[in-house]
Amino acid sequence: MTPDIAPIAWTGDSLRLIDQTLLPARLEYRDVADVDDLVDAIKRLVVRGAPALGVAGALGVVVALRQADRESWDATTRDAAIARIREARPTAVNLAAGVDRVRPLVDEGADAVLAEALAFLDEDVRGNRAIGRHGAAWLTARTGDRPLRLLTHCNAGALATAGWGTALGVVRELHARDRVETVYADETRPLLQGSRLTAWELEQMGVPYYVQPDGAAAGTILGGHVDAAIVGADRVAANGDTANKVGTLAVALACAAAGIPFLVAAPWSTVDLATPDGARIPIEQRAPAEILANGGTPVAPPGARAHNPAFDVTPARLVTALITETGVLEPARGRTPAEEAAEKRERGR
Ligand SMILES: CSC[C@@H](O)[C@@H](O)C(=O)COP(=O)(O)O
Repeated sequence: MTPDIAPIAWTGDSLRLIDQTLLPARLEYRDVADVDDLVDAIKRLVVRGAPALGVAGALGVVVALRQADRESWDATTRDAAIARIREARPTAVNLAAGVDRVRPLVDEGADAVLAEALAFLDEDVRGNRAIGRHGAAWLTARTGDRPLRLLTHCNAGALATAGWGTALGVVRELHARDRVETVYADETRPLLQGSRLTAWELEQMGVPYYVQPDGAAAGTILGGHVDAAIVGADRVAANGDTANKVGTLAVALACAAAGIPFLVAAPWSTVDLATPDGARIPIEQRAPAEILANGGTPVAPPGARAHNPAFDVTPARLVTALITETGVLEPARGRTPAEEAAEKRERGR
């Protein structure tokens, strides 16, 4: 299946990424054929968003195997390179899961790994489309036919996945059904994934939107301007606690106070059944310069210390619905991913 915005592709020789650091000013692609380059691209958010990181991890193993061939690496050097890709960012479980999915094929060679990585990419796009349909149906069943006012935080669109998007995939599906009045896109400090990327995608889709400062979200929600918030996730723990871009927790708290749904849209590749709860999710701390300076100009006194977590954890009790490619769970009502997965195993038996 060919996605319309393809943030990640394989050219035949290298990994081709949309350079998300340049958007919205420029849509440029960057070809990555070397592990150092890939790790740098992941750390600098050239490629970002949990599902996109998963596919980049899987295709990154192909990059490592080809470089190992070119540079005659031994197995130890090759495995260390693969581990560096896997650990380039800690919070989105998809990155490690993408690497782990193809790792058993490493000894069969780069072509076998490539075939599996491309299957993973295709599954992600299909899964996102299913998430869009499930999310739209869930919301429609609760809100009737009127066009909705939605709020989102960070970017969980096509750019953050292999294509189509998770939270924005639901928005796309609703828009196709004429069911979106407007989207409030939180700008998402400090790296502005909301204003730079989500607004760019909404513009491409023709969805009416406002960019608002993160600090406006609670007032917009409690002021009665929003029917539901919908966000993506970097990791969903077994009990339904959900890590997503810092500021998501405040949105969820405001939704609870206003009595409106707070939805998380994420594929099962983002669910980490090995992590029992949110307290065990590793939260990435990023460089102080991201918040102490703006475009290189200091915005805090010299010597200011920075607390710059890239993510926060929303407790399951605040997650009204978790929209996955196989259906909708309601963690706030006690339905956890662990229970759902156990039942699926039981049914498959
Ligand atoms: C479908 S993407 C879901 C999340 O990965 C997204 O909301 C997010 O928090 C991304 O953070 P980022 O630091 O831009 O990688």
